[in-house]
Amino acid sequence: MNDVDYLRISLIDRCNFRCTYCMPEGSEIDYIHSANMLTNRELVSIVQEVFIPLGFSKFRLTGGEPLLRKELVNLVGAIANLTGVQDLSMTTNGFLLAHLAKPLYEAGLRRINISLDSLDRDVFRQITGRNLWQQVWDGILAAHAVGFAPLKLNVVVVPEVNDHEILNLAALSIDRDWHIRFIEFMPIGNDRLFSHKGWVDSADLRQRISDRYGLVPSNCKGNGPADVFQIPNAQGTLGFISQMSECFCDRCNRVRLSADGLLRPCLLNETGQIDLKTALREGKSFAELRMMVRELLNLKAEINFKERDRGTGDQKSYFRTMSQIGG
Ligand SMILES: Nc1nc2c(ncn2[C@@H]2O[C@H](COP(=O)(O)OP(=O)(O)OP(=O)(O)O)[C@@H](O)[C@H]2O)c(=O)[nH]1
Ligand SMILES: C[S@@+](CC[C@H](N)C(=O)[O-])C[C@H]1O[C@@H](n2cnc3c(N)ncnc32)[C@H](O)[C@@H]1O
Ligand code: SF4
Ligand code: SF4
Repeated sequence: MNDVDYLRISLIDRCNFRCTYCMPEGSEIDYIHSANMLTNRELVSIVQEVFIPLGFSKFRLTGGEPLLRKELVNLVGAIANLTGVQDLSMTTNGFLLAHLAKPLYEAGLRRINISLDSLDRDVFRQITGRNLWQQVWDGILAAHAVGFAPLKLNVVVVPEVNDHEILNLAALSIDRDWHIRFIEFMPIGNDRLFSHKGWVDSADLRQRISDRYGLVPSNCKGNGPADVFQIPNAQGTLGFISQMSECFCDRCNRVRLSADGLLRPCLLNETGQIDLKTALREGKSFAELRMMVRELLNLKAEINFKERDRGTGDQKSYFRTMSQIGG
């Protein structure tokens, strides 16, 4: 089994955007009641006393929109300062980043992935439900200016919505040291949009980019599922996250903790999920919590391969949306 040393932590299930592929306008979501959210203190102690002793060293903060979390900068500082945290990163929509980039960097965050599905303001508004392209772009520039590196931009490619923009998005990597990543649209959150069009295979995107600019494998590998390439002589890289056309479960190194303390073994399956918050609040010791997590990790490889679920139809075996899980 792969070493599992990467925890994705959803800090909040709410979001200020309404991306059509994630949390479309009007979608009804049972938000977590604030009393059921892990507090900052609980979260830091779970990271320190449960995950670090079990060998976890990489932590990503996500959401919903993580920049909406109360006391975020303090929380980031507390996690960044824990002995054993080697890599602390965040995935965000970038809207509030222009002001928060500097304090987050000063608190110890070093890596940030920002979602940017389009360079066209109208398409951006169509996808996110918000007319805020400029604010997100300013957030990206602020993150670059304060020194976040590598700076990664995430593009979910939705057929006939933004796939005509991939060459322009890929070209951002030519004279900037940015990592542009193209993500195959997953059928979580909006079955209707998905059943209509499906996803675009990464292999097709690579061909289109290669025909225009050339494309070579990159030496620069990430921690995650992206296959990394480069336009020859470009400063940055191009990553392809292909969870629909390929299966990268054999190299899966991660589990996911929700804002209400549920630990799930797989993005696409919640079999075996455990409730760390309730266990903690019922007075279980950290040693008992570690035991619970260890048992889940022992099951994980089976779940990865045998029960990975595509998420459509009545047979799906998970019930939370991407915004609730954190991607
Ligand atoms: N199926 C699947 N998708 C994943 C997994 N990890 C990340 N993704 C998807 O990849 C996209 C980008 O994820 P990010 O939050 O930027 O994280 P990452 O690519 O792991 O980040 P790095 O640590 O920088 O490599 C999101 O749409 C995620 O849902 C995974 O383990 N399985
Ligand atoms: C759920 S979001 C949470 C963090 C933050 N709000 C953001 O958008 O970056 C994490 C990642 O999941 C991606 N994502 C959301 N829904 C998706 C879907 N249906 N298919 C593929 N990726 C998706 C987003 O684009 C983002 O890169
Ligand atoms: S992808 Fe991120 S920004 Fe878009 S709705 Fe989901 S959580 Fe919000
Ligand atoms: S689908 Fe599940 S097991 Fe496969 S890589 Fe993603 S999180 Fe890991």
